[in-house]
Amino acid sequence: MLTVRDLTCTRGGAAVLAGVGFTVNAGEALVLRGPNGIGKTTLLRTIAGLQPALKGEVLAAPETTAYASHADGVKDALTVRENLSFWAEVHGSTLDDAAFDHFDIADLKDRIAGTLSAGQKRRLGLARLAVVKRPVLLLDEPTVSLDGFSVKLFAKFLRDHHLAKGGAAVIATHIDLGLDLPELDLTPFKATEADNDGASDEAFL
Ligand SMILES: Nc1ncnc2c1ncn2[C@@H]1O[C@H](COP(=O)(O)OP(=O)(O)OP(=O)(O)O)[C@@H](O)[C@H]1O
Repeated sequence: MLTVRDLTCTRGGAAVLAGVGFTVNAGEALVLRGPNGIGKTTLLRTIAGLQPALKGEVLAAPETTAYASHADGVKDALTVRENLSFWAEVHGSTLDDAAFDHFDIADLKDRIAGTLSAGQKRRLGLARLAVVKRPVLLLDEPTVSLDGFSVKLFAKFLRDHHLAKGGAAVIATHIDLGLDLPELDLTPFKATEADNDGASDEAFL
């Protein structure tokens, strides 16, 4: 579903990671590991097509990926329901009750999102994944602000409602999701000066 080949990605005009390659098939998820600053966010953004790669290629069918950053992307002035309706409309999808149930936000449907706690907001942000229904999820620290119960909700959604239905995922996370997923340590792919050949300034700061 997603193949990354010999990818060099840049941040602030300098190569950060070089030679990254992996394949994720239907029903599989890969966890990206590595210390702060190694380039997990940069890699996910590059795979998502939000910034160009310096070298290498990303192979995925058009319109199959959904990228979720560690920011929630929640519109504070809208209710919880309106937030998810908005995303459903943008992606030409439908909003069904399951999206609320997966992340235990059914009781919060009519709350103004700006009044939610950090963890509730995070769950609303994650519920977008159930709404956009893209087969390949690219998730950057999806469990930030979540308590243990909510981490389990997310893990259950991922395993039972995404991977089990033939979806795939690449996840940057520092925590154990309890799903026994394969991991890719990015440390050996740290770029050197030599990988900067052809790098230039770009807009992502
Ligand atoms: N505007 C910038 N100019 C130059 N370097 C930058 C800029 N923004 C980020 N970087 C550097 O790019 C590298 C990769 O950052 P990135 O956010 O991708 O790492 P990460 O692995 O996701 O980190 P974390 O685990 O802390 O979230 C870091 O060393 C960071 O300091």
